[in-house]
Amino acid sequence: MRLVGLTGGIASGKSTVSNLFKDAGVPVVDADIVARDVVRKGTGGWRKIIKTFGNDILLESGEIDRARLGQIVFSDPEKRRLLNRYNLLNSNIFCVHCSPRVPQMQCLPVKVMSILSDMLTIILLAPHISSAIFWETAKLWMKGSKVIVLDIPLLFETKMDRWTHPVIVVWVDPQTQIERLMSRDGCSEEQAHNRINAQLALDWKKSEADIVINNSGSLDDTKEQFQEVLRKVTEPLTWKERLRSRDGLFSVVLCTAVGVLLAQKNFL
Ligand SMILES: CC(C)(COP(=O)(O)OP(=O)(O)OC[C@H]1O[C@@H](n2cnc3c(N)ncnc32)[C@H](O)[C@@H]1OP(=O)(O)O)[C@@H](O)C(=O)NCCC(=O)NCCS
Ligand SMILES: Nc1ncnc2c1ncn2[C@@H]1O[C@H](COP(=O)(O)OP(=O)(O)O)[C@@H](O)[C@H]1O
Repeated sequence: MRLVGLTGGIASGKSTVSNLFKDAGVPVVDADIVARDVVRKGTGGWRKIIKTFGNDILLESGEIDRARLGQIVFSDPEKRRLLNRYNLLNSNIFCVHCSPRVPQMQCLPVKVMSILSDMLTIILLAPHISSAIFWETAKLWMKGSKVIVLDIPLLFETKMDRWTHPVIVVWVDPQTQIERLMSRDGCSEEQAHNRINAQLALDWKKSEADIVINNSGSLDDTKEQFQEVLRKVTEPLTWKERLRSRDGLFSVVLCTAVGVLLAQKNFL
């Protein structure tokens, strides 16, 4: 099985590209949808958000007021850290001496804090977003999907890029990103900047990518780049990837069983 990471910045065009994958018949696990599910009324994530942000964060229906929560967490880094502790998608702890948007891991205390934070992530995130992503992926694996795209906005921030290869970054120039974000979400320029600054720098993500799609131009331009990306992503699986696929694993189990039976027969 090949797990392809698809990421980028907010409004850089991830959903646009993930729709192209879906149209091409490649299954996609969408972290935004998963993240919505894990805070539905009555879920563990919902209870934790209320515990942290209070009942004021609820709509009359009892569901989380996402717009309100978004306003709070995207304008206040401390509140965002609280949210991210609960969904634990952002296991980064930034060195106070470094710019917050530069990956830390530069000094020992920060490294130690990061490892502790990762351990916390494993404990608390398990019932929430990452486990939901895991189950969605497992369901597709059981159906026999050989290539699965994980569309995760915070792929690098959460260090989930460790599990995916190749990593595709959908990049867009800063001005176009602001304009598209404002036009899509109907937000002010300040709000748009706040949301963009809540994530690692898109240029840094681009430098870490295996494949970059430049979505600064027209949709047709992106579709043209996508054809080449699709060809790469659907190339025949390597041996390791084959072994990780459902059919590969079944073949190994079958061969082992036959081998054991034959060995027993010869021995007797
Ligand atoms: C804060 C929140 C309630 C706002 O809800 P909303 O206004 O409906 O916004 P959305 O959920 O559509 O998120 C908008 C974008 O914000 C970004 N975003 C979401 N949570 C973020 C976070 N904790 N830190 C930084 N950026 C975040 C994402 O890039 C997201 O997606 P996009 O790039 O596909 O556009 C909601 O984003 C949330 O619950 N976030 C926590 C879960 C999470 O971390 N999701 C990201 C999945 S990896
Ligand atoms: N190449 C493009 N040309 C024009 N508009 C685009 C292009 N790509 C995306 N958009 C628009 O920009 C906005 C952000 O794209 P989207 O795919 O939702 O980004 P993301 O999923 O990364 O947040 C959407 O309104 C989308 O329709």
